[in-house]
Amino acid sequence: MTQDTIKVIVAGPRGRMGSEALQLIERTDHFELAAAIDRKHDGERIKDIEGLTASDAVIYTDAARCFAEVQADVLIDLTVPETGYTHTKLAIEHAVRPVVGTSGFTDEQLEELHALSEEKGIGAIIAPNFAIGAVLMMQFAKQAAKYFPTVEIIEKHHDQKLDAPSGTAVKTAQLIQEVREPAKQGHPEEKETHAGARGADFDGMRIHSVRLPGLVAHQEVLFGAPGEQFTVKHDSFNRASFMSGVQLAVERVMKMNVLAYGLENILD
Ligand SMILES: NC(=O)C1=CN([C@@H]2O[C@H](COP(=O)(O)OP(=O)(O)OC[C@H]3O[C@@H](n4cnc5c(N)ncnc54)[C@H](O)[C@@H]3O)[C@@H](O)[C@H]2O)C=CC1
Ligand SMILES: O=C(O)C1=N[C@H](C(=O)O)C[C@H](O)C1
Repeated sequence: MTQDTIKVIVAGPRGRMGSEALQLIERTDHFELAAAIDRKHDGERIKDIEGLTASDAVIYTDAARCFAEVQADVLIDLTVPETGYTHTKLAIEHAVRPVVGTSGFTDEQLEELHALSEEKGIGAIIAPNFAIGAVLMMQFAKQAAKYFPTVEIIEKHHDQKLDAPSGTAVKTAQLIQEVREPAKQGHPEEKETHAGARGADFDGMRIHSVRLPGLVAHQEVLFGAPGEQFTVKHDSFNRASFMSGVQLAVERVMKMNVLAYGLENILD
């Protein structure tokens, strides 16, 4: 049986993730690039930009105009937090289903987008991490936290990343929060002699963000108890690692009518 073609708009096509998403669309028979949203190159075609794919799709710098003029099923947004939020809202308002990888949305923004998608009956997926292994790492961390409530999260990324902590680290802490009572960790009287030494405080858990050239996306969740340590760890060595999750999200969002936050919500 042949699958219906899914027409996709990509926001951020020249980025590290956006260019990988263009390749995913090019090699997937039932995906078609409908348009792209970029900061530059208004009116040019994707195939005219060096290093991108051979698609004829037109680039828009005005997202509202893109959604008004282009007939599309799905938006893949891989940009920066404020822009990604605006694009997601616009997409839902135009009945285009967003698949969002952009990290750094606030809790208020997530709540607002959830309410909007519910009101319009338009499915959406916001996934802090599209790598299947990272989703498993987060789920195992949640499971472990039931038995090991003393937790430190260490996330490591390339030094071009804008947001800290990473979306994945925040989502991990939120999942752990579902099974762990808030509790301050470390010595009750500990003092930082250098600000930030103990990392970000999330319900008393600590999140540490490392930024170094050469890294892609890595996270360890360390659980400590007297006499033992349990660690859950995931590494993305390249951005192809995220693409099976992006493909799955584009396919699944077509059958959804409300926003899901986290890829775990659509995995079987
Ligand atoms: N959910 C996931 O699995 C993953 C999420 N990410 C997230 O995806 C986002 C993009 O990451 P990268 O590709 O590494 O960043 P990048 O910096 O390589 O790409 C971002 C792109 O957004 C574009 N952009 C910025 N403002 C724009 C605007 N107003 N309109 C249109 N395009 C605009 C930039 O020109 C750039 O090409 C980040 O938020 C990152 O945290 C990254 C990797 C995996
Ligand atoms: O910016 C990145 O690179 C990544 N961002 C996402 C995050 O903030 O968690 C996902 C992955 O870690 C790569």
